[in-house]
Amino acid sequence: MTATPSKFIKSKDVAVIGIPINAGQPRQGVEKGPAKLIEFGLLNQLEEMGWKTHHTSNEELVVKLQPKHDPDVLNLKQPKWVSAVTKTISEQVRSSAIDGKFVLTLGGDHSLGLASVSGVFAAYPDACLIWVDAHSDINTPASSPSGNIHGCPIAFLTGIAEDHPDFRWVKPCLDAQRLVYIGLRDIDDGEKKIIKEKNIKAFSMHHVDKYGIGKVVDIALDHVNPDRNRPIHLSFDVDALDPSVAPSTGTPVRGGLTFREGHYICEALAETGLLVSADIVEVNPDLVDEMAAFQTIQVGCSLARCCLGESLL
Ligand SMILES: NC(=[NH2+])NCCC[C@H](N)C(=O)O
Ligand SMILES: [Mn+2]
Ligand SMILES: [Mn+2]
Repeated sequence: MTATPSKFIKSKDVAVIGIPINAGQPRQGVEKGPAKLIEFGLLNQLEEMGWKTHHTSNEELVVKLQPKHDPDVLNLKQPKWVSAVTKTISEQVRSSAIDGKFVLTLGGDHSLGLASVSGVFAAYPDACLIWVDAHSDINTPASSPSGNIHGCPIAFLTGIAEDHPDFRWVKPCLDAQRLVYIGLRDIDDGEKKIIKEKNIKAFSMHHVDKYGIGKVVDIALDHVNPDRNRPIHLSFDVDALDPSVAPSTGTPVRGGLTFREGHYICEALAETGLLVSADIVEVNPDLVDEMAAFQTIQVGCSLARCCLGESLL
């Protein structure tokens, strides 16, 4: 039996919250990610590690919350649907976290970071955020070249985004100095400007090559969590991994993290005893082919297990 990954988590109870949303980006299929991870056996795997699982699929909820009419507002696509889903589920995340459960959210596109991060920070205001991704997802409504909200959650969570009528519920809960990126390699010009201006700590793949993943995680933690006393939320976009490792994802970018580098991040964060929650997002089982989908789902499950303490001695 493995240890609990966090001194903030009293018992080995994990809330597994599916967020089957695709409205933050244009490709169908990503809404099937959570169900596929569960179908593959994720809950049983966690139970075998000694965790009591509390699963919410949210499948009916997400469908029910789709508005009849959802036109672009200030450049953003499907803002009402994304807003309604993330606002509602943010409350589920908050109450599970306050309950002392580890919160594992499964995606779904990365707009769901609005739900997970705002929910976790409502429960743990002094938390920090480790965002593992090929992308920085910090576009504002004005800077976004695509209008896809999965490229924007960090801008809302840090309060950098321009006022947007559908996202006024998102409190600027995240201090830019409590955020660190790992795995970046495809950043829009507007995002680069924001990252520079706000002095946000970012480790691109260049830094992973230069220092090695062990050192990168150490320096990242020294920055956001110098005294190793803050709760940690990990948001893991599977496109941070190389497409040869996680091919079934909507915005793959060459030159990503290896299988071990990705798992090392999860293991090292679990090892701190400070990890309270994690997202595994952007698993799209409809992309490429069946083998690719199987491989990506398998990786998603093993990343989740590592967050919950698998491979800690
Ligand atoms: N979560 C993701 N995969 N995000 C990709 C974002 C791509 C691009 N930067 C955009 O804003 O449209
Ligand atoms: Mn992302
Ligand atoms: Mn990404």
